[in-house]
Amino acid sequence: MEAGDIQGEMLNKTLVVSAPGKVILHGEHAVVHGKAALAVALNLRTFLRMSPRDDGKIFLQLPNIGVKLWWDLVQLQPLLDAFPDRTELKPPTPEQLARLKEFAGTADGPGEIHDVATVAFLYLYLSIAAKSGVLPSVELLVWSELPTGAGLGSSAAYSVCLAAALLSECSVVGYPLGEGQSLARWTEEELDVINKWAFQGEQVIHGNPSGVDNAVGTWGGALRYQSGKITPLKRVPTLRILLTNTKVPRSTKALVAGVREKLLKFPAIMEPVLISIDAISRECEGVLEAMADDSSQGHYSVLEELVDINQHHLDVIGVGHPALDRVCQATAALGLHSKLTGAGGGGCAITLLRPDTPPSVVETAVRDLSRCGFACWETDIGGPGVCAHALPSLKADVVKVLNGI
Ligand SMILES: Nc1ncnc2c1ncn2[C@@H]1O[C@H](COP(=O)(O)OP(=O)(O)OP(=O)(O)O)[C@@H](O)[C@H]1O
Ligand SMILES: C[C@@](O)(CCO)CC(=O)[O-]
Ligand SMILES: [Mg+2]
Repeated sequence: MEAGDIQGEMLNKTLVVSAPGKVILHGEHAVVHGKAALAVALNLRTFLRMSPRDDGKIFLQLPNIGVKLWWDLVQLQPLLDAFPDRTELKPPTPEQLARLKEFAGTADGPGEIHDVATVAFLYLYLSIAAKSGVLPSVELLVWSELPTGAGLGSSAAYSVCLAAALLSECSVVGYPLGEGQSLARWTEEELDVINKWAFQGEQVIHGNPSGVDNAVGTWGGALRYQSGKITPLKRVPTLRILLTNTKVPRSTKALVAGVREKLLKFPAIMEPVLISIDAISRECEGVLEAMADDSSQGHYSVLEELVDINQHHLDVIGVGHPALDRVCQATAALGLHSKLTGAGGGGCAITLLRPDTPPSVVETAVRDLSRCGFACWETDIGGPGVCAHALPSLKADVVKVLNGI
């Protein structure tokens, strides 16, 4: 395909999309090895604005990580050789990734975070171009309320936004926002397509993702995820969760690889731990369902015990961190129960609150954790998945960033 040789149809208007981050209640890491995980969408989102250009250039701005890049379409066009249009989506090959990394010139750039985000964008842009026959000249800005690389699914929210916008621009899926609407969602079939492409972005960023994070980013709400099967949890009670960001940097890719190594080294020791984590997810799902009909306090004691047991398991598989231990200790001193969430190794922890946990206890927990240098806040969960927006309908601070101000 030549840069000017447009075969498919372009949408050719400004698109604004958003996708939520997530909290994994139970099942992180085990889910990579075919076990079940329970995850819920967060009220913190990633936003993307994409506008057409008429100068044959592509601009990419990622203000959270300080990326500002542009390319000419004629520079990108030769890379399409590495992206044959396949009807079936296949994982990125090492050759494709090496070629994109070399092209992006990120080898001597400012580091892994920038490299990975740029290569994930180029990978999705080029594979969707190869599929649709459209190589659009556009400018994109992606900005997130989520901390980057902290266990709250920032990579998946980034991939879901890119997939939804690029697939819409190249008319692989429709763009759902009609005239006069402030918010719209894609059809179930289109969400399925967006989710599959977002998984490709996650494969570039994570190496070997399970797909749970992009599933939550796409579908929102609360779900059980196992081996690609997504089951919405329809009767989840309103859970109160305190989130703590230890601010210890870590990489999901490295942590997932570390667990795999341990599993290969000690299969007879590690496999039972993963089986136990799977049982915790199932037990938790049963308790959450029972709570929909009966809100007695006894259910909370079980949920708290499950949190404690899983935190120990996650330590055993090697994804704990002294900062996460401090969160568990500081909250335990107040009678609260915490575990890491996401890939661990630093990043975020969740603390389960009861409906009647007094505000004074929450305030003390926030104060104690802040004194450790952590960021800590009570959060809402279960928000919507990927959405299309009219820009003026978004919060003023988001509009400002998306307008590049
Ligand atoms: N807003 C963003 N802008 C640009 N790149 C982003 C953004 N959010 C995430 N990324 C990319 O995703 C990478 C972080 O992904 P990683 O999977 O390690 O963390 P996470 O997704 O936040 O946590 P987890 O996978 O445990 O939920 C960053 O290094 C960056 O390349
Ligand atoms: C650690 C992990 O289980 C969750 C990261 O949010 C990785 C994955 O499922 O892809
Ligand atoms: Mg991630």
